[in-house]
Order: sequence, then structure tokens, then C-alpha cells
Amino acid sequence: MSTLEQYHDWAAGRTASRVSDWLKEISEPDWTATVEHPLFDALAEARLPEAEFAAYMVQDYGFVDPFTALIGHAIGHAPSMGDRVVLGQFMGMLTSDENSTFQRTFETFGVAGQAPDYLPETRAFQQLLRDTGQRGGYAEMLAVLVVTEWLYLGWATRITRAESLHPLYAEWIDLHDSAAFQDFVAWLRRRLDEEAAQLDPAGFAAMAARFRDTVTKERAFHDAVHSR
Ligand SMILES: Cc1ncc(CN)c(N)n1
Repeated sequence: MSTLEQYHDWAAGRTASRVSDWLKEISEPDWTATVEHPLFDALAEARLPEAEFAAYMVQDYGFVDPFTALIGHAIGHAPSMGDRVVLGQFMGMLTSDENSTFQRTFETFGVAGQAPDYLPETRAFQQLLRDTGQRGGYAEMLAVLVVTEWLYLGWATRITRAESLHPLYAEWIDLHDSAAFQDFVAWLRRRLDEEAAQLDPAGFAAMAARFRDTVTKERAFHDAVHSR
């Protein structure tokens, strides 16, 4: 049975079916393991040592660089100006507010200017992001973006914040639980659902494989930066 047929089978038993919901479901248990990762609880509850937060942010900046390039590819591949505007605004936030959070984190915790030593899991994630940008179609790019942003929205809206949280820890959560970020994730999911509906069986299988691979790499990345 093709991947598209598997989705149609799943959708047939439901009144309201969304491709993004099905993709999330077939990505278990990795999806929930990432959203519920103890790294995020430690961060939100002020239990994460500053050196560990800085080390996580160094690895994450290794993710953000090719991730920003992937958004550039997605802007180029988007079928309309409407999509380019939304993705371009997200790119603007990433390269201003979020980039500033990284830079101030590196300076505050004394790791600015150090050559990063990326973990194998970070390098594997970088490879996936680069490959999707260079070889993937627009739906595959959206699939990767849906995973990375929906997962981050998931943990950021799940955790309970300590009152005495370091401002940079709080800023990292703010970037991922804001109303604007929630709207962006909703838009990404809607656009993936729409684009997936246009795909032939081979394109649909490639899109689903990217989604699944991205969830696997998210879990591996977070396990590598913070052991359970
Ligand atoms: C690994 C990872 N995944 C997702 C995000 C959210 N853009 C992130 N900053 N880092």
C-alpha cells in the first residue's frame, strides 16, 4: 500500500482529517518524547545549569544557520507572494529577535567567539536541512518547518515557568509560545495540508518521509544535548 493510500485509509475513518495530524500520529513515540523532553522542564523550572543552557544554544545555533537557509529556499519555491510574505516575516524575526537572543546568550555565558564543536546529532540535522533545501520540493520544505516549529510550540505551551527564571531562559520560551508564533504554526500546518492534497503518490511519500525523518532528528538532537 502506498503512503498516500495509508493516509486515505486513516482519513476514511474520520470526519475531520488533516494530513498534518496524521503525520504527527505516525511520528509517535518520537513526537511526544520531544515535546515532553526533560530539557525543556529543566529550562523552564530554572534547574538547567547556565553552562548547559549555553551548550544547548551553541548546538541550536548550528541548527538555526542551515534552518535559515532552508527558509530562504522555501521563499524561492513558494507558489505565491502570499506565502513569501509569511515566510519572509518569519525569516525577519529569526535573523533579528531570535539571532539577538543567541548572541546575548553567548556573550552572557562566556561562549561567544568560540569555535563550535557540533555533536554528530547536530551535524545529521544540518545535513537533513541542507538536503531538503537543495533537493526537496516545497511540500517537503513545509513538512520540515511544520515539525520544527510545531514541536517547539508544543513544549513551550506545555511547560510551567518558574517565577525566578533567568531573563534569557524566559526569552527563549517567549520566542516559542507567543500568539504570533502560534499563528505562524497554524499557517504552516494549513499550507502543508493544502500542498499535500496536490501531491502525487511519489511526492506524498517523499513529503511524509521528510516529516518522519525530521521528528527522529529532533528527538536525537535533544537527547544528545540533554540526557534523560
Ligand atoms: C532543534 C530545533 N528545532 C526547532 C527549533 C525551533 N525553530 C529550534 N530552535 N531548534
